[in-house]
Amino acid sequence: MDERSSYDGDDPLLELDGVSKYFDQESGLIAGLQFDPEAFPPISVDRNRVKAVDDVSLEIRPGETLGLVGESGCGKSTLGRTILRLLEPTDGDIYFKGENLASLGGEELRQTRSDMQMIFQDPQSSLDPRMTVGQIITEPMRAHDMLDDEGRETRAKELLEKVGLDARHYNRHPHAFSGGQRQRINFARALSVDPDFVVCDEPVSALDVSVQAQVLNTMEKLQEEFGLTYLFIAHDLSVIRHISDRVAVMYLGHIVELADKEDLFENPQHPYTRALLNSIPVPDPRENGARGVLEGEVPSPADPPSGCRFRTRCPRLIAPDEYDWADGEWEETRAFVRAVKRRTFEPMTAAEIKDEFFDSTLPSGKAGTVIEETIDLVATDRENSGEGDETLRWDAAVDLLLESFAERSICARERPAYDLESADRSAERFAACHLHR
Ligand SMILES: Nc1ncnc2c1ncn2[C@@H]1O[C@H](COP(=O)(O)OP(=O)(O)OP(=O)(O)O)[C@@H](O)[C@H]1O
Repeated sequence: MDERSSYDGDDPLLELDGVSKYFDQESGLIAGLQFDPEAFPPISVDRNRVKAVDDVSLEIRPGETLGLVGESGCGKSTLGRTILRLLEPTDGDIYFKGENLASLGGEELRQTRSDMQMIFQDPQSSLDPRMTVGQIITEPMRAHDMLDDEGRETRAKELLEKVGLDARHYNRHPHAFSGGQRQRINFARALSVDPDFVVCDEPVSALDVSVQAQVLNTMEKLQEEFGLTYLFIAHDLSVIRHISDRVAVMYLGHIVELADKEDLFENPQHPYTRALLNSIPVPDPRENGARGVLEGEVPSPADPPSGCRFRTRCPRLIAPDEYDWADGEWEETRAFVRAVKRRTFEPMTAAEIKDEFFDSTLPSGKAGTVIEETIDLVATDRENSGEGDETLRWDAAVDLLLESFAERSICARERPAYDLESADRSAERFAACHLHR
């Protein structure tokens, strides 16, 4: 049976079990054509599957706000939409009040749809300018056959007051309102059908900072009054910190850390979470907020790294076991690999490179041999230094370093998932990082 035990208010309101959402994308015409003489037909179009959400399991408890944070494109909105079944999951199960959503049909599905609502980022485009505020708020009630005309109007006016507007606004059009007020109208509309669960997708990011806190405070008040549970999606950590009880951190389709808010902000356990926290406040938007902590581009979700998704940017990549490392040698090697990969140093002789990265003494054994070979590819005083294309030599150096070190780390070989102890022992904590193995 798909149905779990009948819902008890102490159980999780929502459970995700291995939920994935992949998007099929046809790649460029010629490049995407695959030839395989064994297959029929022998020519096929290669479909890139964008793994926007990949094997996510988590619980959302009744009455809580679970913050979902991560850089743009990491899959937050896709996860929110998949939970509400605005998108069909590629894999996995979603249980709402103990019921598998996939097993619901007809009337049950209709009822559940009204129990789960969504607020979007842009309060401008989500409100039809031709409709009055009253029509906007009563429309979902009408769609769900709630109340009669008079009852709907009364409820809509009450809701306007609850969200911090005025019942007299009922006959106005949305253009007469500010961004913050429009988001309040959206709230009134979402609450009109008496939901238990609301996915809030960047609800305040389009608003002035001065208005954000007011709208967040109203959302908290409404949560209390209506017993709401929120999944609150945002990239802004100060907003997440304001509103969340627990926080899930997402990176390239995976949840990499989940903890109580205080635990997460005071004592982050995943290098990605640390990097995100170190990147606030953003001093200069042109620096991308990274301050050298979050180096490099996010890899493509169509071809994500094996093992830990963050490993290609991780400053704490774990030493591969197969080499013998003396104290400090792996740290030096890791810094050297990063510098070659990003080509961050000026042209130097082999001796200068050794001095700069290894204090003139390379690690002993196999690791030292690989590093020696790499240095010979990129140093200015290599034998036959005039020979060979420079770019190809650097590429060869990067390949050699990655295949000898990074790809052999446990971080590349196994997907990490560890339950940790929380400061408050009754709480659960999760970190997808092999540093906790
Ligand atoms: N309909 C779609 N078709 C193909 N790819 C998609 C689709 N929707 C999202 N994606 C891709 O899935 C990945 C996750 O996108 P998503 O919008 O969920 O991320 P996000 O974390 O919410 O980012 P943002 O805050 O920028 O919206 C991205 O690589 C995106 O390009």
